[in-house]
Amino acid sequence: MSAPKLGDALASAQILFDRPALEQAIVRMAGEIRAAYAEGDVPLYITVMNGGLPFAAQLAFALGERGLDLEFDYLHATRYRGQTSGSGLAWLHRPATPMHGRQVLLADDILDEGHTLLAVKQWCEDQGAADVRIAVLAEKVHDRCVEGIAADHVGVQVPDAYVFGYGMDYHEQGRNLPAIYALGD
Ligand SMILES: O=P(O)(O)OC[C@H]1O[C@H](OP(=O)(O)OP(=O)(O)O)[C@H](O)[C@@H]1O
Ligand code: HPA
Repeated sequence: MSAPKLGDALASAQILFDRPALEQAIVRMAGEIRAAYAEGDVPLYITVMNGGLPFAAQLAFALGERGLDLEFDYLHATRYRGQTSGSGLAWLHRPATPMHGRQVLLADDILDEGHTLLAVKQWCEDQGAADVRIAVLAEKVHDRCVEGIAADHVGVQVPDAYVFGYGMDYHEQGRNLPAIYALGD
């Protein structure tokens, strides 16, 4: 079966946040995060692949501009696998950098039901991280989020619809669209 077409999705999608709005949100987040790391060692900056990549890159530059150095690593945990609803979490890559005693900053595209970031945060804590903060570009507004997880820094809130663009995929397409869209009916 062929994959659903990105063009068809875009034709019925609603644009929620354009590039200037998202860039502005990321600049605001960088100010907040800079203040949260006013003292202490260089944070270990973990990009949650794949969707977190564009956001994490932009946020990292905005933090660098504010004088906050970061050590980079990444992980890949996926539970959507190109589909529009989630299932069991699969770890495809774990960070190699030792976390014991470190301040860890996780950067991901979206906190939806929270299963992914709950598992990732718990794993970082199990590795001995001293502190784990979470920055997400988007937080989905609904009442299905699992207990025990919340983002410390949020760019924008999105409605309870499947969203794509700015790192987030529509059947593995559209991640490099410079805006966030809500999928239509
Ligand atoms: O809050 P949740 O309901 O757990 O969903 C959020 C997670 O889902 C997406 O990843 P996905 O599984 O699509 O992997 P990908 O980033 O490789 O596309 C997204 O990047 C988050 O990591
Ligand atoms: O709405 C979404 N869009 C893209 N990826 C996602 N991962 C969880 N929710 C979403």
